[in-house]
Amino acid sequence: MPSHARKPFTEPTVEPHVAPHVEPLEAPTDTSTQPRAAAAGTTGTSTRPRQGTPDTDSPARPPQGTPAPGPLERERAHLAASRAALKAMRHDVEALDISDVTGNWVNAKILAGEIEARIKALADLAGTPLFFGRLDYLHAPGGDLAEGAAGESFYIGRRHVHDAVGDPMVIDWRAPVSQPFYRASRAEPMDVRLRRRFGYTGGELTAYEDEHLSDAAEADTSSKLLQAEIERPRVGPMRDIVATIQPEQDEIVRADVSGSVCVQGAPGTGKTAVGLHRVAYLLYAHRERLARTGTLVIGPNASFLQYIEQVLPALGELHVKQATVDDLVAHVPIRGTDSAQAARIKGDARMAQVLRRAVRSGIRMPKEPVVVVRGSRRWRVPAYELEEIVREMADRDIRYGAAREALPQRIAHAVLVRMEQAGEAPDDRVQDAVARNAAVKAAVKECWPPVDPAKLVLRLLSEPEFMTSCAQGLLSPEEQREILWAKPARGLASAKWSAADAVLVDEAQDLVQRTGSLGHVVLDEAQDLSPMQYRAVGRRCSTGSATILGDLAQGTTPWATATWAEALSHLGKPEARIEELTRGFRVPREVIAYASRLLPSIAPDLAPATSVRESPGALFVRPVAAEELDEAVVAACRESLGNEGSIGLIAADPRVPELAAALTAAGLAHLAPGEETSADARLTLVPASLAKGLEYDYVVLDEPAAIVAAEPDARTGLRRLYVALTRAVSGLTVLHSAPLPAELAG
Ligand SMILES: Nc1ncnc2c1ncn2[C@@H]1O[C@H](COP(=O)(O)OP(=O)(O)OP(=O)(O)O)[C@@H](O)[C@H]1O
Repeated sequence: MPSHARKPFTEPTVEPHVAPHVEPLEAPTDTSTQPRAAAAGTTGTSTRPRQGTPDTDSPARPPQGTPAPGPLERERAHLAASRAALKAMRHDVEALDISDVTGNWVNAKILAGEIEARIKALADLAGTPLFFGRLDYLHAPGGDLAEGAAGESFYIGRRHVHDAVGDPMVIDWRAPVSQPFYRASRAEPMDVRLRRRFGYTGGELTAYEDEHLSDAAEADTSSKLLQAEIERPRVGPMRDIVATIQPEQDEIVRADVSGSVCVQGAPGTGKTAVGLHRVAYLLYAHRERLARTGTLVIGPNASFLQYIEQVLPALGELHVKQATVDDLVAHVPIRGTDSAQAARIKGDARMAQVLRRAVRSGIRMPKEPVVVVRGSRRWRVPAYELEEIVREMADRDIRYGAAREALPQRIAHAVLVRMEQAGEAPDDRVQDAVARNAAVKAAVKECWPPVDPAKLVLRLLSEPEFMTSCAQGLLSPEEQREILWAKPARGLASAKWSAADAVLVDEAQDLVQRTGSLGHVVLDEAQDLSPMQYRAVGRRCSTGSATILGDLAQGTTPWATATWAEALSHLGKPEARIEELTRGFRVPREVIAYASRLLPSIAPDLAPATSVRESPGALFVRPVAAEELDEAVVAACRESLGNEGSIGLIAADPRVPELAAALTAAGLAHLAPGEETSADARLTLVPASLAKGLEYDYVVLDEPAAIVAAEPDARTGLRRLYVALTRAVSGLTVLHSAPLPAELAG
């Protein structure tokens, strides 16, 4: 997934190979049904449109002497009317007088905050068109579908806008009535007579394109507006794709909230975009429920989250939390690192069993009776009866902490039974008092001691005997040795916790006390998670649903996901539907074809991506002499800088210092990933280990063999190379002095 490597440094512009203005495919003679708010009183019958003068940057003008405005003029009028309606909606909210309805200061504050948020949500953002499409239905949706029922038209945009009497001017893209905008086809027109797409230039409505879906005689044409939008350079932070969501993407975006969906998708197929739009859709469709339970987007690192953070607000959703898996499990400060082998074992699902044993290791069968003294009487519960209670608690599948809370009441109940047998009539208050009795508390502490999750994991990783007692039969002696800390920690404060240790603490925490579940979780770049990390995420959506996004071919951790079925079972969502996206939007044709040569070696079961990009992309593979490599790389960067947009120089991590020096010596300023690009600094030097998720207009790739060699094994090396090869939006230049990996030489 892209990260924020492509920060804004220039207004998004259309590259020279893309037509700067898109012409309407159809004649601007608009004989269609008029949208009711736009052209009240205008009626029209559907006829075949004539070929006409194109609407280009200069809008269609009515021929001299013709008083009626052209269709583009009418659409512009609707745009202006919608903007005015939005302004009026905002004014209405601004004019709200809350002095009468707020009884106290706190209520007034809350209400004022809500009003402020609403005013913000109703802002008319310059450069963000209020609508991007229009649907003319053959019949009124939901109404009588009999021939002759009146059709209706709807403008589709990012939010609802209504006029003074409540009639819709613009319909939210997420509303059911908008769905055919994304899904209707000539094969299945979904009662749509006309689908119109609008083109904007600098916020100005400058073009439109029509498809008469129910007209069998109309030829199929590919949408130029759609293509232009897809080809638009992806400069700056990630932007929404509401205007161009594709049918296969829409299926995932609008999938039911109750089911979980797992999306396997090649690089640039829009997994991140789909995941974010799905959150926005679910919030629209189930606003109250999800406002109560919460939604969360999980991404691989902070810079990725920064890159995507503007998409949901642009779609009107301001309250979606974003976090990395490390953020979720941040119970202890991370100060240490693990060897790959130790991290792999700590991330293995068997650790959940080890921890379960560890948490329960303190449970002891009572040896002594409990004697409760009340007034002049002593009540005695014998050890064998206490043992029965403890055993029953241990057998039940409830959290350790919940059982610990229930135990005093169970013991008190045994005391109360005796009281009743002796002719007393104790009530609930007596039971509570007995449960709080010191003798009962002492017995509970003895047989069901309190567990501090972090201290427990610390003990497990520090004490070989404790490790053995918990891991016997689960981890081999070598595996146990591998994960024990070389230097046992003396206390919580001095422990050198690693990222994998924090996940263990989270698991232990959940064994003690159930982790709260959110309504929906989107998990991006899932393929790199360990089974224990999947479990940590799964706990956070145990009663909700999840959208899992990833690409098995891009898994570069030692524990990378082998199959989605396995991952989903660790996540606790084995029933999730698995979908595959293969149409790539980022990487141009030639470049993705080149990168896909690696697929048989790194993920033989995956279908290669096909690019929907019209631009074939510029692909150069240049062999150079070893002593000239740095110089050639610098020259390729300089050459790429001749193009508009961002440049990423991706190299094996060990090559980075030398290349940094070469760039500096050549006077080429460069940034590190995560630093913001600007008009003066468009070049980023990217260590291959950090390339995942980044997106650059032009990529210069240094020495593929070195990228492969920098990884612990060939498959991980080739996967790292695959990630690096699939970051380019417009052009890729590969420079090598060593032979290319055989798989690539193809
Ligand atoms: N329907 C679409 N219309 C226009 N642009 C799209 C569409 N779908 C995806 N894109 C664009 O394609 C690029 C890649 O999308 P995204 O980052 O979501 O892909 P990804 O599958 O997550 O990629 P990777 O696996 O490489 O991280 C983005 O710039 C995104 O805006």
